[in-house]
Amino acid sequence: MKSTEVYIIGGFLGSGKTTLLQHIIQQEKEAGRKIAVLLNELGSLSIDSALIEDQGVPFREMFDGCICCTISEKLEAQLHSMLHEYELDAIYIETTGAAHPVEVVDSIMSPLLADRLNYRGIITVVDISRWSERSKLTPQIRQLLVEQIVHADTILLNKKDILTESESSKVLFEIQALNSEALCLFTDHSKISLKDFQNRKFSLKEKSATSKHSIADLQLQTIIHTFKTSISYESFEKWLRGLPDTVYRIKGYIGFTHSQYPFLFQYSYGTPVMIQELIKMPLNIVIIGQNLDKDMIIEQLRALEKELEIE
Ligand SMILES: Nc1nc2c(ncn2[C@@H]2O[C@H](COP(=O)(O)OP(=O)(O)OP(=O)(O)O)[C@@H](O)[C@H]2O)c(=O)[nH]1
Repeated sequence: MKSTEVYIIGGFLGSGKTTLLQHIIQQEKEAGRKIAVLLNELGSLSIDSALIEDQGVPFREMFDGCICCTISEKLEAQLHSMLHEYELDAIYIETTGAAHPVEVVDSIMSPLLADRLNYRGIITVVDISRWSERSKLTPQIRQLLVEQIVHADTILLNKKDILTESESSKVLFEIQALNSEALCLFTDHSKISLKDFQNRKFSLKEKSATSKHSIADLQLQTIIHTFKTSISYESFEKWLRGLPDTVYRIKGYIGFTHSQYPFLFQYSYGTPVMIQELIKMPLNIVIIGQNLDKDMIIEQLRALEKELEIE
């Protein structure tokens, strides 16, 4: 029986993992290989799935927990069912931004799957602008960023467009000091070539998690809101500007009054990006951060909707 390559894609919230996955899927399709994708989301809702679904490869989603801890046993079952259903060359697992990669490796190293899977390493995507300002993050998040780097086989130093050359060189130096074995590549929108990581050699034996991580330790919260109506773009922007620094990530679909169809809204480390959709989408957004006042945020979002009802 042929064995299926497995790659783990890790990296903090908003670093560029889904963007990378989109490039990978495209290149794998061009190479004529059959692949599947497994997505893990912290909350009970996936925005990324729509982005991956469009690419027409088999994919599964695992919600409401992190495959490296709270729902690790479900990962084994999902992998099992994918291998049963499809004849695959490779499976890519996109972890939540809060996952500890080594514990994900532990989860896939199941005796039941050992002869079917060919584990091929961890690709960690680092948002280099976030890394260079890591002193603003809590010690737990900083530790997670370090662990994601230390255990990687390939490291993408992503968002190179945001930093100057000398700032980028400093980041490279710091990251190589943490992991001199990994291949480090500067990337713009996670653009790499498949052969960069597929030809890598790596060793599983050297890896061991230095600390047991759990989502609870990181105290990351997810807030989900479904808009009932379109909202004003100006009011939304104003709300965004007032958000605390501890909002790490927002993604979702938002309907604005100036447009018939919603926008895919992405916000990572203070930078918002919007892409116009061409069809109706469910108006859900997911907000991920620390020390957030959930009730207040939901109230503020509802107020954005009501504002237009009153007018
Ligand atoms: N400026 C800039 N933005 C980028 C780059 N790569 C990705 N982004 C943007 O960063 C945001 C987050 O990218 P994603 O690929 O969704 O990140 P992710 O790691 O999958 O996010 P989570 O699933 O929330 O953990 C999106 O708005 C991307 O368009 C880059 O190289 N430069």
